[in-house]
Amino acid sequence: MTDDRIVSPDPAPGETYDRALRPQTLSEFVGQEQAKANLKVFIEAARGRNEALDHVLLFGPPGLGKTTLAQIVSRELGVGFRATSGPILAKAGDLAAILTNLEPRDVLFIDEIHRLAPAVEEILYPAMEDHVLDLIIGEGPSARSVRIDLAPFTLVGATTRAGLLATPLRDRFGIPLRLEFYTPEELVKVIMGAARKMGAPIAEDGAREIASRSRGTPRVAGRLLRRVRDFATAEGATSIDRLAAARALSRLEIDEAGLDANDRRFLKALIENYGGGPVGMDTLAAAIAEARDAVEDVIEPYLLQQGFIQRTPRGRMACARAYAHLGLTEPPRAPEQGGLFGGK
Ligand SMILES: Nc1ncnc2c1ncn2[C@@H]1O[C@H](COP(=O)(O)OP(=O)(O)OP(=O)(O)O)[C@@H](O)[C@H]1O
Ligand SMILES: [Mg+2]
Repeated sequence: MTDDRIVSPDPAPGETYDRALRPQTLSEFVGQEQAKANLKVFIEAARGRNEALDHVLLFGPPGLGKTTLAQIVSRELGVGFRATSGPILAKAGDLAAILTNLEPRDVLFIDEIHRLAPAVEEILYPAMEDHVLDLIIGEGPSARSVRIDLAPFTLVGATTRAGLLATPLRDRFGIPLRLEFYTPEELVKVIMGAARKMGAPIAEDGAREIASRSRGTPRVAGRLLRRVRDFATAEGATSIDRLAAARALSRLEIDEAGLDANDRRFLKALIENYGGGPVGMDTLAAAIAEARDAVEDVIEPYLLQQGFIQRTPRGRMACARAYAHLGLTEPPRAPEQGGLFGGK
């Protein structure tokens, strides 16, 4: 399953070190320069006016730091932090209970906000817009509606799928921020910082080796660092250098591009079963026996960003880099395909 992968950007159950390695301040948070620069301005303005910060929507692939950034926002604002998630909030009353307990200017973090139940989403709209709660009490003819005033608060929503948010919800976020994959240089900083916190001696070239195989994702980088350290300890190495890192990573079957067995399975299916595409995502996901959601959230974004595959109106297609990476020859494309979609 996708979640068991060592390069899965999703946290494994009980992966508590995530918390220990979390940067605490905006300046400690590596990368995402544009998002940070914007947040800094808005946070200072809100603080200066003693107002709640406008609602923030963080979106991007898993493991890039959405939860971390949400916590940093509350800390920089000097306000309380409450966290919940879309699937946990089953009934409108669940959200109402949280909202009525917020202190003025608190941050309420809702993870996986694209998975809110419609009834919950409905009470969120007036809460976000006018800081009021409209509740229906009772049923049938005796039902009546009550309106409760709420403290002004900041909603920080996180999602891997901004496209799945209803437009009225998306429109209520004054500060939408897209998180991007990290560059290898940024990941080196993340890894050096995490190694320092873990008390693991590491050489810069060791960090660089891990960074280049972390699929642009700090959570993956942190996890690989742990595993590499285990191998280095077992080998009796005093510090993690490039060779120790490379040896450990190849034993974990992560290749130089940071792809693991599942990524390669995906590319192979695309090329060998479907002639390189175009083929629909449902078909592809079924071919490798994975849930479509998992493939779209976890496998696809990095392959797209790295130019292994492309999305076309007719489905996913393998790019030249995918053939080269698997040591396969790219068949000549029919002119009509190459022409229409610029098939690289
Ligand atoms: N910019 C960063 N600098 C240093 N460490 C980071 C950074 N971003 C994330 N991390 C680390 O990566 C791990 C994952 O971050 P986080 O849990 O915030 O990701 P996320 O985007 O919320 O993921 P998900 O979508 O799965 O909820 C954490 O251990 C965190 O410490
Ligand atoms: Mg998270």
